[in-house]
Amino acid sequence: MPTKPDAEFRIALRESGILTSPRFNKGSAFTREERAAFGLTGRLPQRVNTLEEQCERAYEQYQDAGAKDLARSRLMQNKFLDSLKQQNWVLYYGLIKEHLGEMIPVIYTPTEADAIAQYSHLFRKSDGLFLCIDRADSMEKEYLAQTSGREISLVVCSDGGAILGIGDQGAGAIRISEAKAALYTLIAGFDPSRTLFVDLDVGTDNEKLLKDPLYMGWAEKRVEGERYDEFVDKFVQLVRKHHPHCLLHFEDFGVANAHRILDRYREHHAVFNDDIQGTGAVTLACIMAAVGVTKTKLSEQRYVIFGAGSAGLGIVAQLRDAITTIDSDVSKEDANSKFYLVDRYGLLKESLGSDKLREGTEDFVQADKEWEDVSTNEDGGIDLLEVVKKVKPTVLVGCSTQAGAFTEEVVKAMYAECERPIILPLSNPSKLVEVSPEDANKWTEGNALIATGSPFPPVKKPNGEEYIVAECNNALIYPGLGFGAMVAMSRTVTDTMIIAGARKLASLAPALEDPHGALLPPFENAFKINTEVAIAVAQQAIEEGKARVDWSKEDAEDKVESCQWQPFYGTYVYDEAGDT
Ligand SMILES: NC(=O)C1=CN([C@@H]2O[C@H](COP(=O)(O)OP(=O)(O)OC[C@H]3O[C@@H](n4cnc5c(N)ncnc54)[C@H](O)[C@@H]3O)[C@@H](O)[C@H]2O)C=CC1
Ligand SMILES: CC(=O)C(=O)O
Ligand SMILES: [Mg+2]
Repeated sequence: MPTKPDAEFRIALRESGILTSPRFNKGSAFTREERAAFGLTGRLPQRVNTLEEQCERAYEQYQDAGAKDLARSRLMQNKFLDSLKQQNWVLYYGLIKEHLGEMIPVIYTPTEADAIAQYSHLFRKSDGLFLCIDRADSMEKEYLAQTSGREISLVVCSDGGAILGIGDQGAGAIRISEAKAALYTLIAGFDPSRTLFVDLDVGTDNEKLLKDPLYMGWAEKRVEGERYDEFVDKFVQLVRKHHPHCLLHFEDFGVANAHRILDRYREHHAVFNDDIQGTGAVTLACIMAAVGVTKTKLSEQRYVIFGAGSAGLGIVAQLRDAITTIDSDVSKEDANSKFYLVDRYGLLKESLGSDKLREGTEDFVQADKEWEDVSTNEDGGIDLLEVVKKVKPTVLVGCSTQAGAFTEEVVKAMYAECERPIILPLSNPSKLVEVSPEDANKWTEGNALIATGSPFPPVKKPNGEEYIVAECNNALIYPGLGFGAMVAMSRTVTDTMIIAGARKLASLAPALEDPHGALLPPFENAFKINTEVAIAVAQQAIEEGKARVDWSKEDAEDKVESCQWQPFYGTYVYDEAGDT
C-alpha cells in the first residue's frame, strides 16, 4: 500500500519486534505516544527526531564512510563491529576474540572515545536501557520491560559525567556502558544475554551537546544534589529488588558522585566502581611487577600522583592498602606519607583550603611548613616539576587528562635521582597521554619502566632492543574481578578480593621472568589472565565468608570455567516448547 504522510497502520509488533522490523522501525522518530504504546520508552534515548533530522545524520554517516584518514577509518571499523554485534553475537565475539590485540583498540580506547563524542551523529539503532531523570516515575516499568523473564547477572551503568578523559558526554554514556559490558563477555566470559547496560540520563553540562540539534539525550543542564541522589538510589534499589545477586558496575561518573555512590553502597551490595577500584587494581599489579624488576618493595617507593580524581584517588587507596597488608609492619600513617598528590591547583597542601581540597584526599594533604623552601607559581601553588625535584619520586602516575604534562624537564628531573623510574601516563584516550612512551624512554636513556592507559607501539632502547609498553588499563582486570565475584555470588566486592585479583595479575607479568619484559601481560592473553583473576577473587570471597555458594575454594577453578560463555554456535533443534 502506498504511504501518505498521514497514513495510519495497525501494527501487532511491539518492543524489539518493531525496532528490528526494517519495514516498520522508525528508530528515534517514534513519538512519545508511540513509544508508550509499543513498549519502547526505555529503549530509545530521550530526543524524538524528525525524518529530516534522521536523514541529516544518515547523510553525515554516508559521507564519513568514504573518509580516508586513519581515525575516521577506525571509526568505520567500530561501526562495522557494532552492526555485526546487532546481527550475530557469536560471530561478533568470535571474530574479536581471534583478533583481540588488533580489535580492542577499535571497540574500546582510543576509538570508542571518538564514537562516544559523536554518539548523536553516529546513532543508528539503540541497544541498552535509557533511564531519564525526567521520567523517574516510570523507571521500574521501563526496567522490567527490558529485563523481565531474563536472568541478569551484570548491570553496567554510567551517567556520562566524565567519560574516559573526554569529559561530560551526556547520553553518549550508553556506549561506554555497552563497551565495558562487551569486554566482560569477551575477556571473562559473562553470558551477554545476562548483561544489561544502562544510560542514567541526568542531563549534561556539555554546551556543545546542549546546542546540538541532533543531540539524542535529555537536553537540560545536569541535575545534581538530592534529586540526583534519589534518582541513582531508585535505580540501585530496583536492581537489588529484581536482581539481588547481580554485580552492579559504575563507570565514568564525575569524581564527586563516583566516590559518594561507591561509599554509599559498597558495604551492602555487590557494587564496583571501575575507575576507582579497577584502575587501582591494575595499577597496583603494574607497580608490583615494576618493583619486582627494581628488586625493591612497594613500601620503599615515593609516589607522585598527578590528577587526584576518581582514578588517582582509587590508585592511591589501593596502593596504600596493599602496602599495609603486604608489608604488614607498615602503619597506615607511614603508608600515607609515601604519597604526594598534585591536581589542578598544584600539590595538595593545607593552605589550599577545603574548597580546593576534594573529600577523600585528607590523608595525603601536605603540611605547608614542609614546603616553605619550594618555589610557588603565580597562584601560590606548587607545580609538578617542583614536587618532583623535592620528593625525588620513584613512581610517577598520570591520570589528569592533561596531554604532555610530563615534560622533558619533569621526566629528566625524576631520572636524575632515580635509576629506573616507574612512569605510568594513564590518561585515555591516547591523545591525552601525559608523556608519550617514546619520549619517556628517550629522556631516561631507555631506563624507565613504562606503562600507558591506551595501547602504544613498542619503543627502542639505546641498545636497539624493543621494549613492550604495557597497557595499564582497568579492562585488563575488571572483567575477572567481576566474574569471580559473580560466580561466588559474593555479597559485596571487598578491597581484599580486589588485592587478590591484582596479585594474581602481577604474578603473570612478563617482567617477572625477564627484567626487560613488559610490566603487564598483553591483552591478547586477557581471557586466560582474567580466568585466573576470577578464580583468585572467588577463592578470596569464600575465604572471607562473603560468598553465597555451597562449594569450597578448591572447586573455584571448575566453577569459574564451567560458567564462562564462549562464542560457539552449538546445534539448534526446532522445539515449539523450547526455552529461548
Ligand atoms: N588507564 C586506566 O585504566 C584508566 C585511565 N583513566 C584516565 O584517567 C584520566 C582521569 O580520569 P578520572 O580520574 O576518571 O577523571 P577525574 O575527572 O575524576 O579526574 C581527573 C583529575 O585531574 C585533575 N586535573 C585537571 N586538570 C589538571 C591539571 N592541569 N593538573 C593536574 N590535575 C588536573 C582534575 O582536577 C581531576 O581531579 C582520564 O583520562 C581517564 O581516561 C581513568 C580510569 C582508568
Ligand atoms: C579506562 C577507563 O575506565 C577510563 O579511561 O575511564
Ligand atoms: Mg572509566
